[in-house]
Amino acid sequence: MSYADKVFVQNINDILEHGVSDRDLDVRPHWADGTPAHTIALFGLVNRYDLSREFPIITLRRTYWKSAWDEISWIWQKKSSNIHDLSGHVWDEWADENGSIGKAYGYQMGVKHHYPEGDMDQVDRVIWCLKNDPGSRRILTNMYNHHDLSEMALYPCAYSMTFTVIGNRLNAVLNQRSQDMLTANNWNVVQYALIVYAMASAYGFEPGELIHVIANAHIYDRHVEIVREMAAGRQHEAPELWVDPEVKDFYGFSRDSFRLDGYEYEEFHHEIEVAI
Ligand SMILES: Nc1nc(=O)c2c([nH]1)NC[C@@H]1CN(c3ccc(C(=O)N[C@@H](CCC(=O)O)C(=O)O)cc3)CN21
Ligand SMILES: O=c1ccn([C@H]2C[C@H](O)[C@@H](COP(=O)(O)O)O2)c(=O)[nH]1
Repeated sequence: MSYADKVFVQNINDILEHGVSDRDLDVRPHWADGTPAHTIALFGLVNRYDLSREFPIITLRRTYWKSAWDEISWIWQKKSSNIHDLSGHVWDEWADENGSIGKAYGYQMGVKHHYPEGDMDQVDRVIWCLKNDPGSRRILTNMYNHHDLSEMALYPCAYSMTFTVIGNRLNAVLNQRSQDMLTANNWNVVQYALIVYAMASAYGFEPGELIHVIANAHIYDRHVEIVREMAAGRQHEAPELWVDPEVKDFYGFSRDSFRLDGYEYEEFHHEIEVAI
């Protein structure tokens, strides 16, 4: 059975059992009809996925991994913060009349910084280090730039990725301040796992572990019954991930550079309402 399912079920059960409701607080997020979107939240989930064993995708419902790749490609490859550069519609609610989500996500990844070796943005710097200084303990990205927060439509949630090569394994820690468990938990895990697989394949490493640290892991009130149902559902084996071995440059990966063989999942009959 898929390891990601086990982790997801354990996380959901933990939150439902030990989490705390914010019903007595004034909360920012709301539903499309204007009702406040309250949550049950738990502090400090730490999930460890060994990417050399299997691809961490859930089967309790379908994770739209190609759309998830498109979003992460928008941030890490296109370095755009305009929804006109994104094929899906998951960010439409947060964009202004020009399609911009402000100085968030992709914008931060595209800002260049000075180094002795020249000016580079955050992604280029990761690539430069993996190629030239893989033993470095300074390989990380960070989109949570306080200086620009006031100009972001939404503050970055999965905001930092630390890479570390040990032996020939490329490992990473994903730091996330806030996680909507139903909408985006596995979506985010799949995105950052694909980043590790892509970087590893392009620059000659074996995929190692992905550690996902979540400060505030929450289930929105209108999602509680849905996740309960999912957690009780049937689990399938994890599919096999294929990564195109010909791609030797991170920017050369597209959604077609990856294939999932044998992805089976439970039917899902709910419309997911996303709190705004
Ligand atoms: N409350 C909230 N939760 C989030 O997860 C979230 C935000 N807000 N705001 C910014 C982005 C937008 N995110 C989203 C929004 C919608 C889907 C979504 O509709 N997912 C569908 C499939 C979409 C597709 O096929 O492209 C799903 O079934 O998972 C996913 C991520 C993640 N982020
Ligand atoms: O990649 C993402 C982006 C967003 N989220 C969720 C986490 C929260 O439910 C909302 C953001 O609201 P805040 O009040 O700013 O925390 O979006 C996610 O899980 N993953």
